[in-house]
Amino acid sequence: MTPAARVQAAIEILDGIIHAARNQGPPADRLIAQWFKGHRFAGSKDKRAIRELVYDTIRACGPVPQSGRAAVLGLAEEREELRALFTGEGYGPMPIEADEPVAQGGIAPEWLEDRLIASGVGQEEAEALLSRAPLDLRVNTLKAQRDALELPLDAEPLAPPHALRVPTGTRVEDWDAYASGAIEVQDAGSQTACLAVGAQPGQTVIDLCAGAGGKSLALAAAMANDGTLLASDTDRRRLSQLGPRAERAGVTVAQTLLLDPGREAEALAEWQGRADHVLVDAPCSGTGTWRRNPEARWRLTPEELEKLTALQARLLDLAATLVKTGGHISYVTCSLLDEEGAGQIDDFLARNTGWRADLPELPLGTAHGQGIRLSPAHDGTDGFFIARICKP
Ligand SMILES: C[S@@+](CC[C@H](N)C(=O)[O-])C[C@H]1O[C@@H](n2cnc3c(N)ncnc32)[C@H](O)[C@@H]1O
Repeated sequence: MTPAARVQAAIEILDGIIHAARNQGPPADRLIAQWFKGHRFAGSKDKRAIRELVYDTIRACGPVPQSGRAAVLGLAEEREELRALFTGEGYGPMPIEADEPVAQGGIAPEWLEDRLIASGVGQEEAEALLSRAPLDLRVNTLKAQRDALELPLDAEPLAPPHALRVPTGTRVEDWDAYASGAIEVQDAGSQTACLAVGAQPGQTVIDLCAGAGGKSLALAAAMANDGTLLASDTDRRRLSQLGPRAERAGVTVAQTLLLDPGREAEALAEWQGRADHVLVDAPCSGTGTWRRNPEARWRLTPEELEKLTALQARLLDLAATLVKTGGHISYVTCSLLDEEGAGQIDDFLARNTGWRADLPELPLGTAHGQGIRLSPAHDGTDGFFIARICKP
């Protein structure tokens, strides 16, 4: 494909991504893959270039752009060489007309930028949210030790004790260490959130929003497969991934429980007052993961955020019923918005007298409210809020 044809391809794909963002359609990655499937003439170099251009464009546009063409023209404001490809030749985009719409730059839609600023996220932090994510691994201590692990390349040890960083794009899934379950792909921030739980062998631990079990596997390793670990979630598809993952990782301690949204307490009735630790890795806006899903900024609405914060408060209250006296809730969101993080903990402590914040020392992060904030600029991780609170 000519460079101009690649630009036209990116424009078409972006049209689909913009439409999907407005209508809760499929994620960008899936739409890109679909386009490649329908355009077999695109070679591997074309695909790489098109994908990169699509993501660079998404990152460059703060609010949802008017169209794919407007979005690329927005990026072209900074890249003169892109503008030069709008000639209409070589299957490229038509020449630029005077007064054509050009997408606006910035970090996010204005309302969301305002919320980030109100949450103490400065310009440097906000820009880092739109950088490229690294690839982090967790050494599974049920199978290996970080110092003794042999990998096909030199991985960088990070501050969390089992974390390693490898170049983005490394095909770790092809490694023996991956097949044998000695390593898992897990952001160093997620690993730090698991450390905050402080799970020990022999304890009863509930991972209330376990998803596909990324954190459950780390908790099982911290427990040395000894004790009781319940992984629950309302999403059947995600939760069903835990079984095969646990098998590969040699995790034998985890059991799963599918919850019915709105009726979680009924399913969890027999777990009331039993847990040493409940991890609430709450559903959230994901503002801390924009490095991986930059188009998520275009999908979030104030109404959706309000629904999420109400659900987070409800899940914290549910978790409180599951914890035994002296036990802990660890509350985690991959968001830098205070209404989903520090504000939730302040509100919980205000409505539950006697509970107190009790966060262990963590290898990364800075104090924020009654918890810890991790951020791409400060910690090189996804953005997280982590708090641990103790039941009187
Ligand atoms: C941040 S994700 C969890 C990620 C997971 N812990 C991991 O480490 O991979 C939040 C999860 O909350 C789940 N969820 C949403 N509503 C829920 C509810 N009412 N009760 C329990 N889980 C819920 C979602 O299905 C989603 O899997």
